[in-house]
Amino acid sequence: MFDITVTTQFSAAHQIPGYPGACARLHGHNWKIEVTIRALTLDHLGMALDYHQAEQMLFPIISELDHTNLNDHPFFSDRTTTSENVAFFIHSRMKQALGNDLQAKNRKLSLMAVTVYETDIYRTTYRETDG
Ligand SMILES: Nc1nc2c(c(=O)[nH]1)N=C([C@H](O)[C@H](O)COP(=O)(O)OP(=O)(O)OP(=O)(O)O)CN2
Ligand SMILES: [Zn+2]
Repeated sequence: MFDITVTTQFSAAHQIPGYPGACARLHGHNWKIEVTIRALTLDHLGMALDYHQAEQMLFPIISELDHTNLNDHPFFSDRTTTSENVAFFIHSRMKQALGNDLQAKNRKLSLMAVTVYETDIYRTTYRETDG
């Protein structure tokens, strides 16, 4: 099997109400995102999935968050904007995007993991399987 990973980033503000420290106040990050997709076979070009196709699926999801205050996004109306919940959001949307893509469906591509770097040294990975 083959795992491909695309990396992107967005800039956004957030705050974590109730956090016992500075993160409770509005502040911003350049959030770095890694999305890993697994293919069991290669296509006729020898690709698990064209990186560009993966980027195209990811682009609208990231655009929705870029240059916003994450706390204003409806997904986070009942969740905090931690790296964990941001990873969960991107995973949910990316899973939907793969599910709606005929080629991805036919080729049984699966979303393995979404990693969110809140800073260079802090990151969270969300995955549905323990593989
Ligand atoms: N498990 C988690 N822990 C923390 C999260 C999180 O999402 N998941 N988030 C925060 C804060 O949002 C915070 O922004 C994290 O970064 P920060 O402490 O600001 O990092 P810095 O390196 O910039 O810290 P400085 O000491 O201010 O330089 C906290 N924990
Ligand atoms: Zn933060």
